[in-house]
Amino acid sequence: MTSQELFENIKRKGSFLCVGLDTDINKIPQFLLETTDPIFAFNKEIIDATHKFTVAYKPNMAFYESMGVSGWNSLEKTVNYIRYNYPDIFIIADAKRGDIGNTSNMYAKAFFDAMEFDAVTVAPYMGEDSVKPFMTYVDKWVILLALTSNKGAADFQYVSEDGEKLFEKVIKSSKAWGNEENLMYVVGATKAEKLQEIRSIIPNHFLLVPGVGAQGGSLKEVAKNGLNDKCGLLVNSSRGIIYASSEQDFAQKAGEAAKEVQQEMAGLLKAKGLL
Ligand SMILES: O=c1ccn([C@@H]2O[C@H](COP(=O)(O)O)[C@@H](O)[C@H]2O)c(=O)[nH]1
Repeated sequence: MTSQELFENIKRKGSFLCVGLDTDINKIPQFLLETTDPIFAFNKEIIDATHKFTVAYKPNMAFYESMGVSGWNSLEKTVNYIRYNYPDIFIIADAKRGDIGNTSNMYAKAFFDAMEFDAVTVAPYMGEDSVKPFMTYVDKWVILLALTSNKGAADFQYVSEDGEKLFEKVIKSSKAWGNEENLMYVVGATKAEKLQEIRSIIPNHFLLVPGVGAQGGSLKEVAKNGLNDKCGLLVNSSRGIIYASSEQDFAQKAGEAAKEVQQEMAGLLKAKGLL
């Protein structure tokens, strides 16, 4: 998917929401445990209830890998279900991969060939040759960790050398590795005050912004500091949407939670003149 196609979907749906499919067997409604594949059964209901309000889904690999082979099967079925039924939706593998070149090649194959993800999150720590293999695929995206939403982001990402913080160095160096059609960045919603500074370095790149909802980041602040003239944001919420209820009505409540976020987003897009 190109950035223009993503922007068209954002305008059509009045939404820059990414629903995080962080599906935890211990949190899904009990009655689903009687089905043959509870993780997929949950995801399918959530996807059917939220697809109108979202432009992206982001399964986090940890939740699937923790289940072993059955987790990978549920993940593959989920990705195929979205692809087949809602082909305009952008699918992100939140995997935070990156290794020496020939190993990154294999990670890229796993997410872009064996499974049909549109994007994969990658850690920048091992440098250019660990990231480049993910960029050899047409219409596929790397989403590089820049400034993460967690408290521990302060341990390294704010460390400063010659007046430049590590996350700034990561963005400034890596933007030359790709372009606005194959490279996005992760910036936590809990760090919304840094978005203006980040926009001064990368005005046009899309940003994946996790941390609203359960982590308490403000959508309004993210939009104020991060929206550009093609939106340029995918704001993720996982627990705040998929666990809106643990009862029979879980999918309906997830749909309502997604709709509430979408309506706020539509207002923010309108205020920016994008709708
Ligand atoms: O900086 C980061 C990078 C990734 N994440 C991931 O996003 C979701 C957030 O889930 P919520 O339930 O909405 O808090 C989750 O998969 C994280 O691993 C992040 O939070 N921060």
